[in-house]
Amino acid sequence: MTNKESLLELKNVEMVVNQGTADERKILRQINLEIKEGDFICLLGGNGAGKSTLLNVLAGQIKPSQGEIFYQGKNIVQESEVKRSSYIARVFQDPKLGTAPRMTVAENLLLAAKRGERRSFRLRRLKDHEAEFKKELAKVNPDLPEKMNVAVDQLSGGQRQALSFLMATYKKPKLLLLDEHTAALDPKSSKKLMEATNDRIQNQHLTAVMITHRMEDALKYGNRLIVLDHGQVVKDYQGKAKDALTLQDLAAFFD
Ligand SMILES: Nc1ncnc2c1ncn2[C@@H]1O[C@H](COP(=O)(O)OP(=O)(O)OP(=O)(O)O)[C@@H](O)[C@H]1O
Repeated sequence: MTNKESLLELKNVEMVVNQGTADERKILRQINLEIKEGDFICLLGGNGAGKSTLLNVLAGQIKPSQGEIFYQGKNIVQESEVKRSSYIARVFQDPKLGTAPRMTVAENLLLAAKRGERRSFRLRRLKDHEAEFKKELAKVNPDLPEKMNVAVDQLSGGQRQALSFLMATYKKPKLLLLDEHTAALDPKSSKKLMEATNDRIQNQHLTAVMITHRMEDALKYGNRLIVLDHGQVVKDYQGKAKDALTLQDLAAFFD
């Protein structure tokens, strides 16, 4: 195996809520984690283990109470969520987040394609992108290419979530955060999106952290599986150790 470059490093990250009150609680404890370029990490843990909080800390949505976060060696712990959004993309569980409902599929994609560019976009440029958009849409959901001119609020949950995913990855982010992005979909749509997700992560060589409650998905996808419990990383399986895991091994964490 080649030595992969370190992309993001968390050092002694802790998160305390309701500090100084009777309700004070530590919801992240001593998180020391190195995410390497090309890692596809499945993050598993029971309800309230701290998975979403960890993603919020990575995205800059919340600042940790303690600890440091290094991105390519630079300490970004004070960097805003907006600034981090130029290199960290996120897809949420709720299909309503991540897309503009009144705009068409193509207009939404144009926003994603122009993300980070200073010049304001003009809609007539849509034509220049049509062929490319169709091709990319087909990769994440076979129904989407023919819905280019349909408003996003007319799409099914599965179609909308596939679009959110495509938008998040359109301009290859350095880090992709998936917050149970298939959990709100029916089993068939969920499976289809999970397969499309894996294909895109592999083909684009993305670095990703995916929260999932589906143990089967955590076993099947990714090169690394991290188990969080009471705000702590209790397991970090990589490579062959991950490949050797079984459902029984994982179920033991949720007894
Ligand atoms: N701002 C906050 N104030 C108080 N408690 C919080 C806050 N944010 C999160 N918590 C608590 O911290 C714990 C961890 O929450 P978090 O949402 O990160 O867990 P999770 O692993 O993502 O859970 P789930 O699988 O249920 O989504 C939970 O008990 C939650 O209630």
